Amino acid sequence: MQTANDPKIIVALDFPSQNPALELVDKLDPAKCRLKVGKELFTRSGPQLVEGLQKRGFDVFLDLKFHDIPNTTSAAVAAAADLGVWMVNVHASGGEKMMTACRERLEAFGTGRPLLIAVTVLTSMNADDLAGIGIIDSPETQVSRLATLTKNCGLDGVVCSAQEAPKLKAEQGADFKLITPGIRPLTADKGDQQRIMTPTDALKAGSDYLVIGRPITQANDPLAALEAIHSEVIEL
Ligand SMILES: O=c1ccn([C@@H]2O[C@H](COP(=O)(O)O)[C@@H](O)[C@H]2O)c(=O)[nH]1
Repeated sequence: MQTANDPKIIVALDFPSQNPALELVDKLDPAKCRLKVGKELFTRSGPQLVEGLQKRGFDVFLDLKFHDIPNTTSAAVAAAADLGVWMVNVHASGGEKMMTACRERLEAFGTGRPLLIAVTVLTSMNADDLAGIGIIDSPETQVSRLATLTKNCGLDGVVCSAQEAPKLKAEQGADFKLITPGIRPLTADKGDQQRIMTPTDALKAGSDYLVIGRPITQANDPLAALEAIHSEVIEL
């Protein structure tokens, strides 16, 4: 399922409908980036759009962050596997039984199965936000705890911020994949993201894949914004 050259940039297609999404996608090169379809676009345009992106040669990360009981969530990741996506995710806070059920369900798909990863602590959250939901640990500690649980359940990696990447690589090993949103080139708006890092620093910190949305999709020239990031990180 991985393309040979393993592009590190995943463009988050956070568009309200498929037309503006495809307008951008049709200018992109699958050798330089992968694509992420999230809740808004999938709710509007669904599996057909995902199939259309894959027909254009792109690997698709289906970012629906499933969080439900084991039976429901494992059926949902199997549906994602049927769709042929490259990567799918669940929330690690769904717990051990839920993540294990998802991993076991995907085993039936053999080597062609999607990568299964788990969201730790959303990159929009800081320590105060965690305190607001009753977690008194720092984001870094909570991310480490959920990453250990995720690895013990046999998943392929986690969504975290690049700020936690050095600690997670040391704790979980090089093969455990770190997918990092909250990527912001120096001149980009932070928006609602709290735990951010530049593309270059994120890769140096140990991120395996950079999820980048608004710094590309909301740029005056999205293609130029992507090219600038791509040429920055291709050197590493
Ligand atoms: O912790 C998380 C998990 C997922 N995301 C998603 O990544 C992109 C980031 O978009 P930007 O516009 O670059 O902020 C977006 O689709 C989120 O749903 C995340 O940001 N943090």
